[in-house]
Amino acid sequence: MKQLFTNIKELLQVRENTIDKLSGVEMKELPTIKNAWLLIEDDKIADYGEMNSIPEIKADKTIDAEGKIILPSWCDSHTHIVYAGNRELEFADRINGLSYEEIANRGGGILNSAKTLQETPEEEVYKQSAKRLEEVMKLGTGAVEIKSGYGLTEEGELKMLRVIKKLQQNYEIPIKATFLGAHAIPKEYKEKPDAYMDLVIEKILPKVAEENLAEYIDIFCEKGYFSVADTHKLLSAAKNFGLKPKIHVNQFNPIGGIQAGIEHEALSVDHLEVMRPEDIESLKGTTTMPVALPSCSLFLSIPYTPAREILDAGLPLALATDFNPGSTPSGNMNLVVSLACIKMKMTPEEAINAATINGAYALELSETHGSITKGKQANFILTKEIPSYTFLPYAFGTNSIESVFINGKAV
Ligand SMILES: N=CN[C@@H](CCC(=O)O)C(=O)O
Ligand SMILES: [Zn+2]
Repeated sequence: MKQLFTNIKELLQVRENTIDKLSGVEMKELPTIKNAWLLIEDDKIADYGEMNSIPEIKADKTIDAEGKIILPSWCDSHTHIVYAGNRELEFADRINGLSYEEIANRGGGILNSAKTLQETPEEEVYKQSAKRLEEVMKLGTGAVEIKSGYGLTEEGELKMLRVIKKLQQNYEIPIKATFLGAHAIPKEYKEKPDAYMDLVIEKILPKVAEENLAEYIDIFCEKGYFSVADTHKLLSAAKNFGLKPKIHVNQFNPIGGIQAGIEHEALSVDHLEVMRPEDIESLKGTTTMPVALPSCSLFLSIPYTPAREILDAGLPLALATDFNPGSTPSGNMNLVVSLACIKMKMTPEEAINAATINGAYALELSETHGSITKGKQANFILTKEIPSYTFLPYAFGTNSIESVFINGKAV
């Protein structure tokens, strides 16, 4: 099946060859073709070019995209989409003055979601999670990572990972699974946190690997959660099972999680709201992608990742949602791109690069996603009629998307 899009006002992120990631000043450039055509053959990008030199093409379907923009779909490399219930009551508590930390100390937060998850049947968790996945696909997300981390028992963690597996089987969007058993210390282990680490490392991790339920390992390396020593121990153990690190670091306190991640060749280090000069320095010359989650900063009223310092140091940066019930009940990558521009002072070009090519890197999908390149999967966004691509982040909160295609099919 051949689908031809004609008269495209501007085709964004056009790359002749696959590139794995963009860093520093490279992110300022967003290659585009104005007044373009795009040919999709089955599930792949077949060809593209300028309208004034369009060859004769026999397509099964021709779509006139006059006034509209086409860009690769968003690559959201950090989410917790699989969960049960919600935490609206804590939202009200926070409005009334309690901090995220105070809520967690009262047994709320991650432990609250873990209790709900444990009590909810797998089918129901699947149903609620599938609904969220469909919602983010309609918002332009064309590749996504999903973490466990609300199980916090062997049964609960495996339940979450099986739900992710079922989503992988039932949806065409690529989904990468991450094991986040070390997300919070369960109440019963409060006085003996090492015993919980032992459970995660010795019992749950081998099962996860044996059933092939995750590709990545994650840990919340943070004061009151898991230490740098825990991080080293877990990442070393996970390496033996072939799980690569993508870890939560520097959200509230810079305790050395970035350096631990780098030592274990982490694919990404995520959050980075609080960065010391040595944290930026240690990322230089590594293959680790820094990932910012600005909608989490918005929701929790915490600092935004210092994108300018990161980019001005010549480093790459990816953007993701962090969609979860506690710190970011939103999976809207369009809002993330807007916030990156408005609050983190990224240019629209930098933000679009961070949410497409660099997001694909943080998902290990650079070969197949993240740009308009011949042979890549036909995952892209067709906008409504808009004046320019800058309008996307500028008109924050506006839905500028007309349709989203995954593997060449409208979702
Ligand atoms: N910070 C750790 N984990 C999540 C929040 C989890 C929750 O509050 O439920 C995050 O990335 O923000
Ligand atoms: Zn997270």
